[in-house]
Amino acid sequence: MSHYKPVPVITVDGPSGSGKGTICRLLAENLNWRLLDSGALYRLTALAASHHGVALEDETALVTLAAHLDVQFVSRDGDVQVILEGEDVTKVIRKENVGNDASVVASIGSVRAALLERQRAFAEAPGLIADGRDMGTVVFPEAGLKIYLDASVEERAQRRYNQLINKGLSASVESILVDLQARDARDMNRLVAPLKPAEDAIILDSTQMTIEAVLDAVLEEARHRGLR
Ligand SMILES: Nc1ncnc2c1ncn2[C@@H]1O[C@H](COP(=O)(O)OP(=O)(O)OP(=O)(O)O)[C@@H](O)[C@H]1O
Ligand SMILES: Nc1ccn([C@H]2C[C@H](O)[C@@H](COP(=O)(O)O)O2)c(=O)n1
Repeated sequence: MSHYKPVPVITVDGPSGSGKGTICRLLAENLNWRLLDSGALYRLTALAASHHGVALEDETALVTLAAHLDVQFVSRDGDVQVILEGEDVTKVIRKENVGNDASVVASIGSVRAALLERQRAFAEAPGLIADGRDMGTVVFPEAGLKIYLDASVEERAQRRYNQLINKGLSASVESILVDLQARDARDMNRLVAPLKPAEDAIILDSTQMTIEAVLDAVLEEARHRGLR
């Protein structure tokens, strides 16, 4: 008799600024599971392209970079330090321009294919929280719980604005709104792995929900499904 027990996976997909990263970090901490920030892999590919002078139109070179990313994710005091080719890029990869470039890179199917196995390798005991755009539709279609975390674009722009201001960075809600709408359009309308809820996903509109309310809702559903 097989004693194989698949690693439990909870996927959280959704548009920029909906709160995926925040909720996924809290879920991973609460469940003591592993965390996959798949967006970071696209951001790192875009940053590596910039470091190596590779144009975002150069598909072949981008695929090579993605397939051979020299990256470490180091857990430190509850945070994750991101090391690219020996350099700490934890803050750099969160810049809006890197996010926009990542969205361009992410629209290339061969780049997505080059990152697929690396993402799936994160699924290790005791479990995985997977944050992204196609976690429930492409990377982990067998996940035990799929969440599609949404919020109005106005609310997401305000959240991103507050986030940047709290980091001491200058920002304008209007320009953030335009950027978010452009990234949403790219992510939702691309031919490969478009951003959309998986058919079996639970859609959470967090526009009027606190972080705690979203976290409680996901944990309750995970409990209901025997995932914890
Ligand atoms: N339900 C919520 N209510 C209010 N603020 C929230 C909520 N969820 C997240 N936030 C805040 O919104 C900001 C953006 O959240 P976060 O970075 O987790 O979004 P994201 O979906 O991961 O974005 P991206 O995909 O662009 O990385 C953060 O400052 C976070 O603290
Ligand atoms: N699974 C994923 C994760 C991310 N992307 C793209 C789309 C985003 O615009 C960009 C950065 O992601 P973020 O760090 O903001 O979550 O990367 C994707 O296509 N698929």
